[in-house]
Amino acid sequence: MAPRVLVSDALSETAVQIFRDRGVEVDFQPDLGKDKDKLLEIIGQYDGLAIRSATKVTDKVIAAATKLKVVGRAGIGVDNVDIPAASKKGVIVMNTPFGNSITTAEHAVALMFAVARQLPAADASTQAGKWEKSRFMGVELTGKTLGVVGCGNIGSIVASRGVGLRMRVIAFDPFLSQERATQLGIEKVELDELYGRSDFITLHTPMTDKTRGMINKDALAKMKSGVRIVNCARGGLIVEADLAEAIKAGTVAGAGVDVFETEPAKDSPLFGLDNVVCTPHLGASTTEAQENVALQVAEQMADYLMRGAVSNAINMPSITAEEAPILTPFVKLAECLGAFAGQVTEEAIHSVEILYDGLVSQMNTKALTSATLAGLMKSQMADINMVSAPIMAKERGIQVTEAKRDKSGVFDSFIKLTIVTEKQTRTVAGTVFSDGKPRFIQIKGINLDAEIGEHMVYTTNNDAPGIIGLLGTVFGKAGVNIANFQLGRNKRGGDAIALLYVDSPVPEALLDEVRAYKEIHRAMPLKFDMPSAE
Ligand SMILES: NC(=O)C1=CN([C@@H]2O[C@H](COP(=O)(O)OP(=O)(O)OC[C@H]3O[C@@H](n4cnc5c(N)ncnc54)[C@H](O)[C@@H]3O)[C@@H](O)[C@H]2O)C=CC1
Ligand SMILES: O=C(O)C(=O)COP(=O)(O)O
Repeated sequence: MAPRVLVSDALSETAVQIFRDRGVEVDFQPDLGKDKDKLLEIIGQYDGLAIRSATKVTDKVIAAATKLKVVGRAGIGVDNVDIPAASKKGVIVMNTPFGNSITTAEHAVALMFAVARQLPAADASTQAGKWEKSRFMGVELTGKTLGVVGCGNIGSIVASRGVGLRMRVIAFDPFLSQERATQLGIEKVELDELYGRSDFITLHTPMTDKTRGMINKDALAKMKSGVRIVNCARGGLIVEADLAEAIKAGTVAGAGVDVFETEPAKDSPLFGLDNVVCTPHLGASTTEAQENVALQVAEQMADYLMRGAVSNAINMPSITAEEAPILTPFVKLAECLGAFAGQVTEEAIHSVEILYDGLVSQMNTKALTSATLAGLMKSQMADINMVSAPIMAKERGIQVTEAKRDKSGVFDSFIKLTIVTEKQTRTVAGTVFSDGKPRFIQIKGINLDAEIGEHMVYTTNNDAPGIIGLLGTVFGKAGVNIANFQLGRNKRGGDAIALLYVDSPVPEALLDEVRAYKEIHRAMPLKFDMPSAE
């Protein structure tokens, strides 16, 4: 059945066409994002949700979205999506990080001009027949200092436009390198210096816990008197009441505000103040930007839903459409290796090392590591997935390392997982054969070649005669069919293991019978997320 996508905000219809062309069923309801209850009611029917900023993807929406696999943001900011809730549920959240950046930067520049020359007020007055030429005295931008807070994609474009306007551009961004600043022809400064020197300040940081309310009373007090502030990023960066006070006091000469603490903004302390220019979150609203983001988000979402390719995801490593078919069997292998280790390990895991040997080391190991961790923690957390696993591992203090090596043995590729707990170090390795099926090739350092099935039994025992007979008899008596039986040992008479791939779940009583045999140390059932045996 074709996957179904709901478009719940006003995306360009280009997106609808692309979804259809790619075989995705699409439901275009551009005003639905504003109706929270309706969204909750119907979201359970969809595999994908395409949004802009009006739809709020809350934890409630995620909880109701029983089929949802992907949220696509046709734009940049994803602060309207509860990412932790989505990640926990395995919902990928993707955005279009560049499609509207030029347009938004241009809007910031437009607001800067509008504030410098009081264009909206002058327009209203002129159209009212007042001709108040002396009321609208402006300021020049040339030679003024422009302070850019957040010099990423949009901030850099604004900075370069500022340089083009012959402004002196300074920027604060913890991740801005000196080389990049030099390349842009701007000066990298600390935040307080930026506040103290700028005639115009323009905000371009994302909305995070660190940036929320950053332009407050204290920050405003550090600014040069007569500063003009532009915000085309997120309303929450500014404490509107504090900015309104500063404008009323005359210490801030004007503000260009595209985004608000609460949107849609029906009211704001900034409304009605002299030389405050407001727009209703229009930063990304040009024909060009909307075409770009709609096209890109629809392609990305369709690629994921139809081919398993992941790009521009906030909570998942990228997987290209080309690599998806090659990677998929290794993702399954990685998950099975993790699941094996997770099921046989009873103590808390301290660290995990994943060694990628041969061809697999050139694949997307980030995705494979996520799959390994998901498999590893599945026995304790049923709803863990590739998206949430790295976060959960971090939360539990599990140290994860990846190692890569050129082909070192007979296999073109293998993955070896090492788990360190308080009591022991455990290893398991596996590969994928040309049939695309994952196999265990080494457990506890003992070589074997075991196909992986949904139901398996793992035993550790002394290498002694009679084990095969015992297992065969006990399983046969209980009517549990053995599809595949693999044995291995480290040396004659030493430690041995057996892995049985069986056609049905194994009753505990049967395992007790096996455990009663003195040469058997351990017998445990294992379950893998594999198709049932035919
Ligand atoms: N008004 C509108 O319609 C639009 C608004 N936006 C907003 O613009 C924001 C920026 O977009 P991009 O430039 O594409 O993002 P970006 O990720 O390329 O750049 C953000 C920059 O902010 C920096 N940063 C983070 N925390 C900071 C802090 N505490 N102080 C200073 N810098 C900090 C980062 O290092 C990064 O370089 C988005 O997060 C979005 O909220 C984006 C598009 C349209
Ligand atoms: O891309 C962004 O971050 C924006 O803020 C654009 O918002 P919009 O899609 O116009 O609702």
